[in-house]
Amino acid sequence: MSSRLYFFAVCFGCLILAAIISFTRIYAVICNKSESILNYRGKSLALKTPQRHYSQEGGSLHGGKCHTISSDWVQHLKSSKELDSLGCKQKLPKVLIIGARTSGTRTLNRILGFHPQLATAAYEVKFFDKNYHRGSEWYRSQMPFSTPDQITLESTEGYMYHRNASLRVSKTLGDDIKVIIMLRDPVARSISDYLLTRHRIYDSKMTSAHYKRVFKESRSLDRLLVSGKGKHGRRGSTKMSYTIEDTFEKTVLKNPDLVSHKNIFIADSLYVYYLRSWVKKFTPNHILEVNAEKFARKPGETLAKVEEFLGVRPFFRPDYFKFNMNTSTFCLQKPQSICMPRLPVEYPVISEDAISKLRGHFENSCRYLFLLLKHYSELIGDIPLNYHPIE
Ligand SMILES: Nc1ncnc2c1ncn2[C@@H]1O[C@H](COP(=O)(O)OS(=O)(=O)O)[C@@H](OP(=O)(O)O)[C@H]1O
Repeated sequence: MSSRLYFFAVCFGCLILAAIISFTRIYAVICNKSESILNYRGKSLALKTPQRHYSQEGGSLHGGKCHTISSDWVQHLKSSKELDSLGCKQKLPKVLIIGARTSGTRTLNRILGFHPQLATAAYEVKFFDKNYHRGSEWYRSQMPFSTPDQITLESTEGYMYHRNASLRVSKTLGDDIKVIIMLRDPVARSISDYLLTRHRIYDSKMTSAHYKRVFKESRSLDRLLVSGKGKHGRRGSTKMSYTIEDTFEKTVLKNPDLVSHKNIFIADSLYVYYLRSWVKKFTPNHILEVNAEKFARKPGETLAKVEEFLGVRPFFRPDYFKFNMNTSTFCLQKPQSICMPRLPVEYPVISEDAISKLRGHFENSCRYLFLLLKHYSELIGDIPLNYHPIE
């Protein structure tokens, strides 16, 4: 009798144990804790590192975005019935990407458009530099439709350079706005900007003179710029040089020893002059500076940093990005396989001599930039001679 009782007691104990184990497993699956259980059992070190709990693919909290994105990056708005049921509306942005030019702002903006909690404008609206006179209702009408839980983001690389943009942003959007600045090695940026502009001149159907005029007009808005006498922040654009020669060296070096500091490709890399007004206007926790080279090499890490800054759930896992040998860039694999098109620009070899002259030219502005942004250390002293971010 007592052995029977003992047998039942053991069976009962086993049943309770099995129930506890399966409950824990179900809990683990539902709450995404399976990693922690494995770590606990194996006493893995991984338990000590913070876990990123990624949000579900696609859709917002309320289940869906207001548009879909096709492989050519075009946003297709859903039917008005769907828009109504999702509560889609056009809202003013709460996040701006303001520059710098040719630093990957277009790519970052488009990738962020896949985050379930973000809605990004499909093109540069240029409101705070070019279209301010049109008013904030016009600006709102240019914004993407978004669900109530989504944050709207707009990206225009010219904002950073405009002398009144920071003031206009705080007036229109309030001081709670979050600002993302992408900064690239200034020499690399100047070269890239020159090559893209030259390519567009050769590629466009416009005559060279016509294109140069369009190019000049697009850059010579009321910008902060460096004057010839070394006093910074003077108003106007008459002193800028928009010369584009057939080589980069001829364009930016007045003679073999002198950098043409008023040349637009050089001036647009003097970040510190333009960022002063932004740093004065917005507190550090409202400004995120993104290292463009790091973004090009490890987009997953940059996206994690941006998600944290914006306070949205982690979505872009490192394996969402895959290096593409044809474009020499990272393309998105998930939630959609899509790649940023690159202009077929050939990268000529730039003489080491010209590069080291430019490094010398940018050294001071990098140092001041460091003081301004405190932790912007990557560009100082150890800029690789190789200007291309991918190579
Ligand atoms: N993933 C990915 N896909 C495509 N391009 C990438 C990517 N990551 C970074 N980059 C770099 O972005 C540089 C162009 O920057 P922007 O898009 O801001 O400039 S622009 O709109 O073309 O003027 C462009 O600079 P260049 O390499 O000089 O052409 C790219 O290197």
